[in-house]
Amino acid sequence: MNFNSVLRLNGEIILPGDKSISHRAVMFSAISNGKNYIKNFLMGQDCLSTIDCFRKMGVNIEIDNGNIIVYGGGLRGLKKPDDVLNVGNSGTTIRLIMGILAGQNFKSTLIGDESISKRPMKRVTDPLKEMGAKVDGIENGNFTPITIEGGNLNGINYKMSIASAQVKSAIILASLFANSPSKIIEKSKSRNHTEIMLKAFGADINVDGLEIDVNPVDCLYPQEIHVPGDISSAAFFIAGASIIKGSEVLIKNVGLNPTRTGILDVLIKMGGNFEILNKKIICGEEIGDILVKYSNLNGVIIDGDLIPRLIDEVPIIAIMATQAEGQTIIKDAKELKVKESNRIKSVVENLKKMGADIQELEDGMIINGPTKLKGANIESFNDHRIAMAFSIASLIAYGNTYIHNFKCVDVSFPSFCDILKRISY
Ligand SMILES: O=C(O)C1=C[C@@H](OP(=O)(O)O)[C@@H](O)[C@H](O)C1
Ligand SMILES: C=C(OP(=O)(O)O)C(=O)O
Repeated sequence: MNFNSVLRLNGEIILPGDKSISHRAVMFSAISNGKNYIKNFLMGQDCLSTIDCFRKMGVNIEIDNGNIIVYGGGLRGLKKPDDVLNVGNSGTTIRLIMGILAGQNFKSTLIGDESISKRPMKRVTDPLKEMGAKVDGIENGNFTPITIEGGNLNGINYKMSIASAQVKSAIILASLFANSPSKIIEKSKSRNHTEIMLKAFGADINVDGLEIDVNPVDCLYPQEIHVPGDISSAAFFIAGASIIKGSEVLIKNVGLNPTRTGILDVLIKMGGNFEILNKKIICGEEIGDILVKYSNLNGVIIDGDLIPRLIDEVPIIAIMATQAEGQTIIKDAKELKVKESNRIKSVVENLKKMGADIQELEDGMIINGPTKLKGANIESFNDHRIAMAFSIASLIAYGNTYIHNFKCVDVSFPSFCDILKRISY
């Protein structure tokens, strides 16, 4: 798809539902005892993959105009699927579903697309094996196809070696089915939607700093869930408005859970111009409107505990950094190498093509700014975040930018282009 520079971004937008929360809403509803309503569900490919997997296990799910009804059959009410479960491009689906499958009395097989087949799963399959699940897969359960047979699980005392909400969530889910309590100790605080939502479903979970205690339960109670707008999708417009002169964008009803707002902390440090309006709490999650305006940015250091709070936003933050005065250093972000693409390489290669001053690090990148970007032939690497980040870069570049396989944005944000067009002048 072709992109060209714009004069400014201006207007008010409402974003589709948060991807992490949408996945969890379907999964927890599917193992609850009764009828669940999910409002503002994200109709992206990834979340539709989650729906498809649960339908294959006999769960009745009705889709009606962005709202979903899930008829849960109880913790152990899933049926052995006739076919393999295909998670498509979704890391969240495969990793979280393994936690649930570890508690079921049947054998099932998980596959995904080419990108999923390269993403490491041992981080989840190892602790699940320790709890008693039988897992098979390429390289000792590290890569798909993965076969999992659940059953009698023991509780686990698990100290995590990486900051990952997907790993944490899979262990929490398996712990619901265990015959003794579990304790999980995080390395660094990652997104906590699982803890918040499962508590609302009636799970016995206690969080104390980095420690999470989970007691097994007999059932989860059905819920009505309102999914907030996705801050990871908002990030593209936050960045766009911050770097395109004369811009002003109001983004309504965005999820502002503090485990997800690292990009806002970065923007404050960069000297960005934004304010949060209409703050409230819905279904245990903070939400609000974000009003962003153009401003002169400066370079910053982004590392340590901040990284898990903005992990999916690094590509778009790198684009902002090319327009900031001085040096931006992003480090401690090795996890970026095992996302939909190697996001360190994808960002560095593409930004070099656009003329940015950028250096690749083993665990991040260094960017010197500001530079005037030039249009280029961009490879999305079939990675939605790379495609969207570079479409924003193209809005400030001179000349035409072509982004290969832009369609991949459908996994998290199918209406991205429509919204972008509507606020572009
Ligand atoms: O739990 C989640 O919903 C997610 C956790 C993160 O992955 P990790 O847990 O691998 O860091 C993030 O990158 C992904 O987009 C969604
Ligand atoms: C990494 C991502 O998703 P997942 O791990 O679910 O594929 C993402 O959305 O940026």
